[in-house]
Amino acid sequence: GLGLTYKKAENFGEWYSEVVVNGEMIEYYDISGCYILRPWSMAIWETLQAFFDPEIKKMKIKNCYFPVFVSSTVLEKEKDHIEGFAPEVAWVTKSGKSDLEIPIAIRPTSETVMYPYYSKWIRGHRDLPLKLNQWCNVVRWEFSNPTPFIRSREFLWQEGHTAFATKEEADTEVLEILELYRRIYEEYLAVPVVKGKKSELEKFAGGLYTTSVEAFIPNTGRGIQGATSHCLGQNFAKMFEINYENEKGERAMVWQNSWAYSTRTIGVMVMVHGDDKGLVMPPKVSSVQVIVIPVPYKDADTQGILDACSATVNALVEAGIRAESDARDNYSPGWKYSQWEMKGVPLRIEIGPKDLANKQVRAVRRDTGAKIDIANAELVEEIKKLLDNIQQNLFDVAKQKRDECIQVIHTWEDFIEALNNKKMILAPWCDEKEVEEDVKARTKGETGAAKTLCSPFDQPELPEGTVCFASGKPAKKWSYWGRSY
Ligand SMILES: O=C1CCCN[C@@H]1CCCn1cnc2ccccc2c1=O
Repeated sequence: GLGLTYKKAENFGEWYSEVVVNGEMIEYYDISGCYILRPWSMAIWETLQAFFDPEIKKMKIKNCYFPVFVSSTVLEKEKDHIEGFAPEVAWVTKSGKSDLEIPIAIRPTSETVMYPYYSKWIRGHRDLPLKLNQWCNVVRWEFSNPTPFIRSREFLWQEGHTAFATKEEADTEVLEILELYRRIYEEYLAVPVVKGKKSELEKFAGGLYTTSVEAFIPNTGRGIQGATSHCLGQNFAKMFEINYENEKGERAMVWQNSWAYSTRTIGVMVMVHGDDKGLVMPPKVSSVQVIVIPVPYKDADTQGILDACSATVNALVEAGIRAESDARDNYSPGWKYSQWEMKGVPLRIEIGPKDLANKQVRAVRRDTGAKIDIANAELVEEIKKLLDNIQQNLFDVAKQKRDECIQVIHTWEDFIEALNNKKMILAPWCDEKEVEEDVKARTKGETGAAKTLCSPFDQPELPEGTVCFASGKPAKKWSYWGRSY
């Protein structure tokens, strides 16, 4: 029958796998680490794309499409940084029965695919800035525990790759894109995130610096990187000889950025808002915002009830609300309530004989379970208000829960205690790489080592003389630490 067998607070991993399947977002596939995205989750991806794509177009970024295959010569060009990732690269070695002379890699990311052509296309200062993005899939043959949306061997993302004449232009764009990522999480997925800078150890090794939006999953006490926006400096320009004649006639290298968000966004939303009845969808990203269900009573005017349902759906759809009716005659209303609660539809409208007689409908909120009677005359206005209220409430509740997980500490003992209490730890740090490596080593355990999540742009006061929680050296900055995905 319906209903989840696992509880979110008791078996989070099993609960999550069950809820994405029962909510009809995911179908498991016969290749480990690969998942089928069903319409219920694909619609979310499309809604986020419908927000992000016009926004980057306003920034004069153009979409393109590069091949999924990378030649090994080009892929291995990034010697230093690729070595860390090499085990994750998937290779095509045969076509039919015959071996390929040179194996071909499937893109795990597209720097090495795109940048030889950036070198070819960028000759003079008039060719700058070059700003391209592509919506595509990437493949990373990871071995650590695969999780739908969160860690899969193939995923969908957008990857932006831009080149500028000056560092200032690059720095500015890094933060403009990061703000779009914050909006994706906070305004669409109703998930609070922290904007910050990655440490030298956690940043993209091929770049100059990495900024990110960091989310937190209270149930597991783990941070999760929501999206990244890197400034690559001139590292890739040097590697791929992306230089040009500047306005003074000198040879100059370009300054580059790269930035991405992926289908991981959907998994974070499920983890944060889902409950023991199933998915809880923020109205802005739910393909069905209101489900209208007829509640006939014996043979009391069933046709009248069905007509009222259609009229209700039509009025809402005309007002731009994504409403549908569930008039299936082979399921009881109760069964339908459970099914649509499992899919996380924000609002349910019930119409029974009493509602018909009183010219009203009964709305039920998925987030709080509250029941609200609405006169037909006020229907559209009240439903719009309810949907806005649900969107805001989901964010407020998630932010309150996340804030309760934040713990400020100053000593190693307090750090360990907070870590064991599944906290998102804010600590003064000397910002030395070896110290972060040492913290990782000292906290290694079956539930994973602690690492820096980011150093928030919004820095609390750091009084003179404050020392690093891990090394005792003078603290240089506040940083969030925790276990992470
Ligand atoms: O984040 C982004 C934003 C979008 C463009 N790429 C950058 C950096 C990707 C880092 N990365 C991540 N996994 C990899 C896996 C295999 C080979 C290379 C890589 C690799 O370079």
